[in-house]
Amino acid sequence: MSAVAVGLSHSPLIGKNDPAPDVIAAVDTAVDEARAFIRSFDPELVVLYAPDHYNGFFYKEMPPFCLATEANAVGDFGSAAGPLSVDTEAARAIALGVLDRGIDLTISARMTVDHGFVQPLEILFGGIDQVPVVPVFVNGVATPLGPVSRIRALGTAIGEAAAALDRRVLFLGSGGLSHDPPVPVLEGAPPRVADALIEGHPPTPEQRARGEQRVVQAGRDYAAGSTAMIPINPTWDNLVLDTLASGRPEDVDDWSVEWMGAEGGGSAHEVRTWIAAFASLAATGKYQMTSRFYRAIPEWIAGFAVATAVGER
Ligand SMILES: O=C(O)/C=C/c1cccc(O)c1O
Ligand SMILES: [Fe+2]
Repeated sequence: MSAVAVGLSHSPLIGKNDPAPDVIAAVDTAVDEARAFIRSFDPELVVLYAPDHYNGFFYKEMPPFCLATEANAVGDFGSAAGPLSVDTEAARAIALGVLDRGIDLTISARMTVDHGFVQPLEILFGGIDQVPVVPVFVNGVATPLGPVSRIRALGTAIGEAAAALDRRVLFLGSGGLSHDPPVPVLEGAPPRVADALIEGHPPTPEQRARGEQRVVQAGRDYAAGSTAMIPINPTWDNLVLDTLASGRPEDVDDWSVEWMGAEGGGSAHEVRTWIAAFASLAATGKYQMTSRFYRAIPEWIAGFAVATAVGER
């Protein structure tokens, strides 16, 4: 088996509320590098770790993580809708391997996913049906959140289980880094919002459009400096990247949930997807980070990063 890892921030505001052209050009160059890295590796399987934003997972049942044997995208923020090309056989084999390693994995036979899964597939592969994928939801938004050490353990178990498949595997993490978008919070929510977060009634097209416009406007306000949202934290973001670059993802095990939120904002826990991806790669042997790009981009409400890593052979 050979393995690589890629981390890529996502934002539904890309293309809707863009920063200055030189920032876009720098992001494009970094993403082009990641695409070329992936093309030359030519993965036979992508294990995709991503969060959800109350489109697929609700408080009626909110697992800390969940592996899909089939998945459908809702098409939020103009992202693609429809089935992902899930490799069901590989997904089942990895799930069994993870359970055998003592991790209490939740399985979904029909996971609903949103831009968190779709955007990296569109950006890096040109669509949601271009490459065999095993989708793994990692909760990065819905409190209470468990210890990050468990996400590292999940990533390790998935890496070990994927190694047994004897294929070229890309571990891909989607999200982060520091950011504090206006994602609703159950605690203290008015009854109508709380009910939606618990039950997950599908929004009407008008309701979805209104919600998405609210996020776009939040990005505009954030970039203009007129907002109560927690600022992007480049120092913390670079600490996250330094830790993953060190080759010792286990160093995250003593990071507390509270500290991560205070440093990186309400959605900073999306970095759990990166931690899982790099822990998976580490489980296959020593690795090296081969490229790393970072920029604070308030227009996208994102400490935006792209990084690639290869296992040492
Ligand atoms: O409102 C949502 O569904 C998500 C918004 C968002 C904004 C910026 C960065 C992200 O990672 C997001 O998910
Ligand atoms: Fe997100």
